[in-house]
Amino acid sequence: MLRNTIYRGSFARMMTTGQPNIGRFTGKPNPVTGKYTVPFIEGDGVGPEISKSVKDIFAAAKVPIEWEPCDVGPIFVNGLTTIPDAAVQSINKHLVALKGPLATPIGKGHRSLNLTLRKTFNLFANVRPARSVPNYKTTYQNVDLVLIRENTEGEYSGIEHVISPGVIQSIKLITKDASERVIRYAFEYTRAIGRPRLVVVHKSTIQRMADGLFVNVAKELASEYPDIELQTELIDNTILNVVTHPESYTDAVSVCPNLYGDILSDLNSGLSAGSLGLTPSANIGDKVSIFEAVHGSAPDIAGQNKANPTALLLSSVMMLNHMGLNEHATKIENAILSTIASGSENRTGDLAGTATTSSFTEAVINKL
Ligand SMILES: NC(=O)C1=CN([C@@H]2O[C@H](COP(=O)(O)OP(=O)(O)OC[C@H]3O[C@@H](n4cnc5c(N)ncnc54)[C@H](O)[C@@H]3O)[C@@H](O)[C@H]2O)C=CC1
Ligand SMILES: O=C(O)CCC(=O)C(=O)O
Repeated sequence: MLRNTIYRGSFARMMTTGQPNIGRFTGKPNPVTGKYTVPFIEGDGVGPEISKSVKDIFAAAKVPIEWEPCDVGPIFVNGLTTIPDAAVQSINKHLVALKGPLATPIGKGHRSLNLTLRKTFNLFANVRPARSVPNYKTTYQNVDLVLIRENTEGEYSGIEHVISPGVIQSIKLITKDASERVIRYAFEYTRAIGRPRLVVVHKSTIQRMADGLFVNVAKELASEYPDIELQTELIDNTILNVVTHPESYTDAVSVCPNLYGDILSDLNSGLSAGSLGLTPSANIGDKVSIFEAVHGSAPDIAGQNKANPTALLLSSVMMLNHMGLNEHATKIENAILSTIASGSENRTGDLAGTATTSSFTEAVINKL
C-alpha cells in the first residue's frame, strides 16, 4: 500500500520514505552542535548565485547543516585531471556533498571535473527525476519521469585515440560490474518508490555487444525482482514515446547507459518544465553521494541575477531526504513549489517570469 503512495503528488520527494537499500546515508551529526557538515562545491558560471539562494533558504528554514566550502579546482597528476586532496578527504569524511555546475573547457585544458568527481567517489547511479510543477502550465501536463543513468563509464570513459590523421577512435566502455551495479540500484529504486515497471533503454540492435551486455545483465537480475516488470526499449522508440506520450512512463523508472541518460534527461526536463532550471539529480555511490542540478554553468546568463536556483534547490531537497532530514526537505520543497505556482512575478525568466534569482529566493523564504 505504502509503495503506491510514496511518489504521488510530490516533486523530488521520492527519496523521503522509499529509500533504496543501496547507497544509504550513514553520516552522523556533530554530537555537540547537532548539525551535519556538508561540503558545498559552489561551481562556475551561475553556480555562486544559485548556491547563495540555497544557503539563504537553508538558513531561513533553520536546517541543521553547516556548509564546508569545497574547492575542486583541477590538479594534474601524471597528466591526469584530479581534484585536491582536501576536497577528497572532506567529502569522504562527511559522506555527502552539494555541488553547483562545473564548466569544462572544450578541446583543451582539464578533463570534466563533473566526471572526475563521479569517478573519484564511484558515484555509479545518477537519479534524475523530471516532474511537472503543480499549477505551473507548460506544453505538457502531469509529466512524471524518473531516469537513472549509468554514471561512470560508457561514452564518458574518456578513452580516445588518434588512429591516423583524420581518424579517431572513441571507446564506449561497458562492463558487467558497472552495469550490474546501476541496474540493481534501478530495481531497488523502482521498488522503493512503488513503481511496477523498470524500462531498460538501449540500442543493442546496433551496439550489439556493449548495449547487449547491459540488457542481458538486466534480464539476469530480473529474477531477483519478481514484483517488478522488466521491459527493454530501443532509445529511438523511447524518444518518440516520451515526446508523444510522456504520461505512459508515470508508472515506470528508466535506466540506461551514460550518454543516452545525459541526453534523455535534458529532453525530460524540457517536457516537464520547458527549462533546465527545475531538474535536480542525485549521484549515488555505495559510500558517498553528491547532489547537483542537471544543468550546466549557463555562461550566457552568469552574473546577471537571472538564473533559476530551483534545480539546485530541489537537488538539496533530495539530499535532505537522503540524509533523513525529511521534515526540512518537505518544508523547503513546498515553499519552492508554491512560489513557482504563485504567478509569473515569482518565476525566473526561463519560466517566462520576471523574478530575479534573489527575488525568487526572497519569495521562497516568505513561504517557508
Ligand atoms: N553537471 C554539470 O556541472 C554540468 C556542467 N556543464 C558545463 O556547463 C557549461 C555550459 O554548458 P551548456 O551546454 O551551455 O549547458 P547549460 O545547462 O549551462 O545551459 C543550457 C541553457 O539552459 C539555460 N540554463 C541552464 N541552467 C539554467 C538555470 N538554472 N536557470 C535558467 N536558465 C538555465 C542556459 O542559460 C542555456 O541557455 C559547459 O562548460 C559544460 O561543460 C554542462 C552540463 C552539466
Ligand atoms: O562535465 C561536463 O562538462 C558535462 C557533464 C554533463 O553534461 C553531465 O554529464 O551531467
